[in-house]
Amino acid sequence: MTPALALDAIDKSFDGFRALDQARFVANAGEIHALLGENGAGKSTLMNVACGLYTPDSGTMRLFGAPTRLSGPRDAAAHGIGMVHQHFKLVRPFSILENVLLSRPPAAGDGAPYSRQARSVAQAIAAKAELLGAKVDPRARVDSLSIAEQQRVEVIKALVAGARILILDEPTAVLTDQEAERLLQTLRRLARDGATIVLVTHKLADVKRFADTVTIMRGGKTVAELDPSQASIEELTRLTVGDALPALPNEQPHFGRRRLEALDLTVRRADGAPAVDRVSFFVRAGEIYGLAGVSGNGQSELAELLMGVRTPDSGLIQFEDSGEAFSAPRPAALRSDGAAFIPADRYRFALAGALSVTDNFAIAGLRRGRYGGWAWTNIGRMRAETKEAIRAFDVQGVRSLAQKAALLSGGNAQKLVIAREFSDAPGVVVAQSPSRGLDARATAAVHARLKAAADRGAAVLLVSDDLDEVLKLSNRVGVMASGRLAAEFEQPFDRQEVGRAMVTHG
Ligand SMILES: Nc1ncnc2c1ncn2[C@@H]1O[C@H](COP(=O)(O)OP(=O)(O)OP(=O)(O)O)[C@@H](O)[C@H]1O
Repeated sequence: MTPALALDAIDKSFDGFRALDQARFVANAGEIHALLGENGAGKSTLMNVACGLYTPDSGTMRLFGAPTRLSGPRDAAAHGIGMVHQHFKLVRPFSILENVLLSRPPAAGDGAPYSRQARSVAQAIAAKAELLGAKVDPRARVDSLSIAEQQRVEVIKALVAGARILILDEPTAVLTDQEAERLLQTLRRLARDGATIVLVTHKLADVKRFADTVTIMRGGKTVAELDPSQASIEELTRLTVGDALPALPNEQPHFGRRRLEALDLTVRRADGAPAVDRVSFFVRAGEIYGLAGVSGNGQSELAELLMGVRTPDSGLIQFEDSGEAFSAPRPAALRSDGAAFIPADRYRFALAGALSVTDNFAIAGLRRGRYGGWAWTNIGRMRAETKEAIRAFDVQGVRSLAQKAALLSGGNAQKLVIAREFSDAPGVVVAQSPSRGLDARATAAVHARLKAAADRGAAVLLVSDDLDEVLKLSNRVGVMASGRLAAEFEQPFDRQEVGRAMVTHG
């Protein structure tokens, strides 16, 4: 069979750094093809070549047997290649319809009046949404949508543009079990209808269940291509990140005083409906409190309130160390009270992409005067501590400390945020989907850090779309549904029962 997509001997370097080294990737029509590899292995770079974002330095690309050189993403779309990136390419203040209209390759009927084009595209959106088992209002603004809903818009956008080869970069990382299951089943259906689905992922269970073939990359090279049904999860892990993952500390938890408390918090969406509806809970010293829920039920807004990037309409947030309750906490004030924040959207809230790795790491310490004051800054110390943190947290792909943070791979950018946030033994940690986009080794390391922080006496709030992560780490679990704290659970958790609370109260 002629492969739908064949990339061969692809090289790509950035400023002398070889991100792809003779990489190879071959996917057939009608299959789900997973692409695995540790953080920084080159997966996104290779797929960026496939979707026309990067021009390879050398190597060949064939589409359905025909040698192809793509001039850019529009050209890729015209060739039937669609990509859903980790970081969505949506214009946030625009509606879904406007985003789809903007991204469409030129089509017959483009000379028609705008209203007629808009109507036909709105119909196409509805049809593709139905295919994905969802209802979508084409006039909804993207910035009113949850991350999962935005991802759906990206998939719809690619399908409306006529994608026959659909590349998804870690699509299930932001979804709950049920949503992920539905997406993967849908992708399987699309594959059965003849599409080629490329799934870049760190979720080995998804690879085992849904992929027909898996390609594994390491250090810019393709190191294996196999049938995942012929390999165990352990073998796939070993091929991807090697042996011996960091273990979770096994200390018995000791709970102390309440260090973080939410009191009757409410925040409204633009349309006036409450996104967070009178939510109260507390987290004690030494405790990991997990917040689970189907995405779009207020967890993101709640996490943003606690991180001070959103202001509540009513209610208070109490950080025990400060002794005062904030009605509108400012991130800087919370930080000076020893809070650490790991937001889900690291590029929006946690990193300044245009600044260097050192600046991004040292900014928290700079504010606290750790590196001196305005008159004199101990740059040597900043650099030395950044270097040490990069080593300790295994942030890979840093060629120089002056390198821009935006150039790190997704997983390594997250490791840099975590290194910074844990650099000062925080008393309160608010972490939202902290292992999103991390490979198995880095995920195990982050879990160990969160547990160690709690063992040290920190109050840890873990907001996560990944129910397994919540159940594995938490001492107590709250379930958010329709903006309310619908249920709370104590250990030992019953996964089914928690899962039921997530859907029945919604
Ligand atoms: N535009 C760029 N400029 C400089 N370096 C880059 C650029 N894009 C990627 N890199 C580097 O290339 C390497 C591979 O990155 P890539 O994003 O492809 O990895 P990945 O396998 O997708 O990782 P992750 O699982 O963390 O998303 C990394 O070291 C990254 O820093």
